[in-house]
Amino acid sequence: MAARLSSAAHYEALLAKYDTWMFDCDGVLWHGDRLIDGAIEVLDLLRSRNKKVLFVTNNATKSRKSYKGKFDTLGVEAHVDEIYGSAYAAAVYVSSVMKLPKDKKVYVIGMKGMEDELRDEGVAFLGGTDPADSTLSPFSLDAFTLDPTVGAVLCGLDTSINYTKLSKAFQYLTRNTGCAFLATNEDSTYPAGGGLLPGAGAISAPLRYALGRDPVSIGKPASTMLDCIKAKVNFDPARTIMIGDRLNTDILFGQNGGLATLLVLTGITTEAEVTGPTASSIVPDFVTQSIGDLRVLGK
Ligand SMILES: O=C(O)[C@H](O)[C@H](O)COP(=O)(O)O
Ligand SMILES: [Mg+2]
Repeated sequence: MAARLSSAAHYEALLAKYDTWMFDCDGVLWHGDRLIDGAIEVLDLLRSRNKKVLFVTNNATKSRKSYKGKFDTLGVEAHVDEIYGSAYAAAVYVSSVMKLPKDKKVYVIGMKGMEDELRDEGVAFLGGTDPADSTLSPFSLDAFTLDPTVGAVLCGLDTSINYTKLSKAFQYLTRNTGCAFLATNEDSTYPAGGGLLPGAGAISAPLRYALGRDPVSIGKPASTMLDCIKAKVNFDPARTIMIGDRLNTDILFGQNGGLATLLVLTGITTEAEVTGPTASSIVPDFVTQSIGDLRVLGK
């Protein structure tokens, strides 16, 4: 049963127990470019209490560096080495886990953030934001030339998805022997400013259906992201808490990594998924309405 937090004493006890605070972003800190009320004050308060703050997002549209730009624009203190996104985790996975040979390329369904992270990891790629792929013209197999050096297809949130990109990815995954099918993450939806939008999982779904095969998913809840963080940051999992809005990614990620978990209800998960007859089998350690609730500690 999750412990419901509501008082300053509850939050004070959390600060005493945990030194490292890992924050999901969409639905916890913001909706699109709209900050959650109180998020800045709480992050500042945690830093004033000498807590280690990390940002762990499945959103692959931005690189760590461009996320730093978003934090700066929103007035949130953040440092690049505190930011871990699924684009970064995917680039590290391709280069250091699957060790894609240097003469091989990745076909990307995704945005600039994914391309920037692959480039920073020295991974060759095609597709992505290439204007030749961003077309609504019918896809012609006769006009398509298969690149035999494509050894993996990496699919992430792509707000310019189209039939050409899906068709090219399908060709590589069915005609290039051993071509790996990778997804940055599989979130079905995400909370944007003003409502829900289809997430990365909805972008890779057509390929999953057409291929009859699931991708290797690299973002939360998989351990790859935590492995990337461990490679850069020294922290004690027993004194670390993961704060998230989605049960099957953020909370499961925390549980898989031996972290404590705090669910907030400002994003995807509803009260009905936490309590009552339709409650999920994924049960966080703690629940609070919003990360802004911790402002009481600064009073
Ligand atoms: O890919 C998506 O669906 C979204 O980018 C993802 O859900 C948002 O990531 P979060 O910061 O909530 O992990
Ligand atoms: Mg989220």
